Amino acid sequence: MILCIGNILNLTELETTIAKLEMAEFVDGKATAGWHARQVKHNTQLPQSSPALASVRNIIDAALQRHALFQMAVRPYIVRPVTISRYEIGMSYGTHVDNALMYDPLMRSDVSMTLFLSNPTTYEGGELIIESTQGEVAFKLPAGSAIVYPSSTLHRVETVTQGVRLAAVTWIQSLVRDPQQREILFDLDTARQTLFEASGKTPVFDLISKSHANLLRQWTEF
Ligand SMILES: O=C(O)CCC(=O)C(=O)O
Ligand SMILES: [Fe+2]
Repeated sequence: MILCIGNILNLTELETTIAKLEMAEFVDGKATAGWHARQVKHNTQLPQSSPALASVRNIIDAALQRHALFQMAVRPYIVRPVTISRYEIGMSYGTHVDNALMYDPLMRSDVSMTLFLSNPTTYEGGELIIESTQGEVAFKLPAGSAIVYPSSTLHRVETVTQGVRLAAVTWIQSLVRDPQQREILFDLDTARQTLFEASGKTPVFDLISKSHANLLRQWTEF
């Protein structure tokens, strides 16, 4: 399931984040790419040593933790601290698959996330393109919105031809490893919540809740 989630950051958080990043120094992003992705990665990133990194990470971590839709769709077990990337004119990230295993902390990447930080009218290009069996799909979301997609996909970032694209990216090990199972749980959860809002705690609501809870019991791993 590929899902776009609006308003991960509120306006104040977005403005604080952008203000910190505008003053920060970025370094070549190749250092943190796998050996094959390195060949196609042409961007810059906020280094570990950056004074801005910890506070920006705190803002984004807190926003992800409180966001009910993100929690429901992703079922996070481990969320990596975000990487902040900056693409200037001419920069891109060619087709690659994300590393399956990541270290410090050791985790499996199940879900990849891009949180768009720049207003899309301020830069040209820079779409995140995800390959699917239906073909390629391009995403360029409003600032503060995120896309979550299976880490198993091939994807790329188109060349930025005007302006600057700032984004936060991270990877999540989900409690539910299988994307199809995650989608079933997400649909059931959405259905039971809609039912609850419409008609309260009816016997039908209880039955769907029971199935949802029992599938969650069968499919979670940690
Ligand atoms: O910036 C993006 O939208 C995605 C970046 C990416 O694919 C990666 O860092 O592995
Ligand atoms: Fe990637």
